[in-house]
Amino acid sequence: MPNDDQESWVRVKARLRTEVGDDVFSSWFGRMELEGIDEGGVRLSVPTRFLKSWIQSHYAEKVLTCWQADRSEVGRIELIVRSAVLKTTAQPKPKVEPALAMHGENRPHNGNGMSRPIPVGDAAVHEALGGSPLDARLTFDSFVVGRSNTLAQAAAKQVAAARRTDPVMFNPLYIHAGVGLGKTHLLQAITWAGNAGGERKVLYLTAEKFMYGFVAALRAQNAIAFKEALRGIGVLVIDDLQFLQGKSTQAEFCHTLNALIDAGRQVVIASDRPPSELESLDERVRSRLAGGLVVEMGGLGEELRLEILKARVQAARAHHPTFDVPLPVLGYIAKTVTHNGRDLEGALNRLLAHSKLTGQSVTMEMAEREVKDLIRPQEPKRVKIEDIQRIVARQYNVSRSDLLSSRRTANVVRPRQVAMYLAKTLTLRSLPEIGRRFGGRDHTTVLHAVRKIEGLVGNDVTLSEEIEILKRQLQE
Ligand SMILES: Nc1ncnc2c1ncn2[C@@H]1O[C@H](COP(=O)(O)OP(=O)(O)OP(=O)(O)O)[C@@H](O)[C@H]1O
Repeated sequence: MPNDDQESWVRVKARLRTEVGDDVFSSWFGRMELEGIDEGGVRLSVPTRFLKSWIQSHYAEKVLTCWQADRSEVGRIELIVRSAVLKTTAQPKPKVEPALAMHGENRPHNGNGMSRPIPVGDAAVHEALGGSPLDARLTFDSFVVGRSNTLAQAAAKQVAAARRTDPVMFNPLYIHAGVGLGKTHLLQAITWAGNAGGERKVLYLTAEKFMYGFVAALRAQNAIAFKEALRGIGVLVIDDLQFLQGKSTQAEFCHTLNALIDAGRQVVIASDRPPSELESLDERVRSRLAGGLVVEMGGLGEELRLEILKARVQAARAHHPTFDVPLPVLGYIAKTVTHNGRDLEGALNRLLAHSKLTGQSVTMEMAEREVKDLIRPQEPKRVKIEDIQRIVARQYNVSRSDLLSSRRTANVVRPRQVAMYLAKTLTLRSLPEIGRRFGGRDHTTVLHAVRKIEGLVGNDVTLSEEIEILKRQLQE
């Protein structure tokens, strides 16, 4: 894709973020990608149908005007759902299905992963409880374990293997990680394995499906049946919790969570952030979520990326026996395509497509050409408010609880203001959220602190150096 287009996209996203605010932006537009621009039309993609219809009905005009502000010739926006399987940009979609299937066995896509029908009559409720579609490739067998995900995988396996009579060891199991680092893979693996065991009904729902299901059930005036049926399941697996929106849905989620946990049923949740950072959720829900086992999966290191690539080539050969990727090429991809598992998959899909379409063997030269645009600069590290508090406290020799306390002595006030300032400048958190995370302070207090430090750094060399050092520590 031309650089100009990418640059426009960066500006359009920034404009959208300013217009709708950080929270709305990250909920609805965070996973939107530019697919291409031609003849006055812009093609954008999102990962799910739900996102597509939500954006179309709520933000179509806004997206268009943001584009037009950057490029007046843009006359229309086309929004598509991108395929999770074959995500090649600017490539004709080759007929090489199934792309990179990871298993020789050809398990069908099962719409709900459950063997028995749900005993609820209403179609909306039934659909709501039908679970989100499962990808037959996302199993424990195909999940490669490395340093960053050992604990999450072990916990997931334990949950999947537990029998109905076993005591629930950690509830909920809450897995968080950045985009494309294997959360969905692990959650679907639990669902496949748990349902194969047959003892407990495992229901996998995206948060979007939960919202959609609940709203649909409400419309069908069958919310009670929905709740009852949902509470009747053994393991509830909810993916992408950060997308849970709306007060009534959250209240329902909270009830469901409490009901399931209190009844000794297992709940498994994945999100792109820890419970404490799910700002739109009620404090009680967040603490309930944090009360189980919270596991973070880190980035995929180079070694793990190489192992994933090897496993995928191996799996692809079940369907495409002549497909081979020399080890140095795999090493090159593992080294350069660092972003996430989805990009690794994309890289191999391109090589597969290319070699199938042209009949050529995969070479380093082909790989360099095909994966060029997947080599992205490393994203800056995501800074957490807890880390800011910890590092500032250490720097100024006070305790973290001092920073959160109501003490107003000078040795605590300045570090607290610095920490709030850093929270505002290094994270996307809103002023009220920062206030809440600093001992329940009002957003005007945070604003005052931010302005105070902003005013001082221009004149106070020592303070500005201290802040630079803190920033470096937090971002390295
Ligand atoms: N440890 C792993 N072993 C094998 N494949 C992996 C692993 N981690 C990630 N992947 C692959 O990377 C791709 C992206 O993973 P997945 O969809 O699970 O990410 P995610 O964390 O749910 O992302 P998102 O935040 O966008 O929902 C998938 O194809 C998945 O199979």
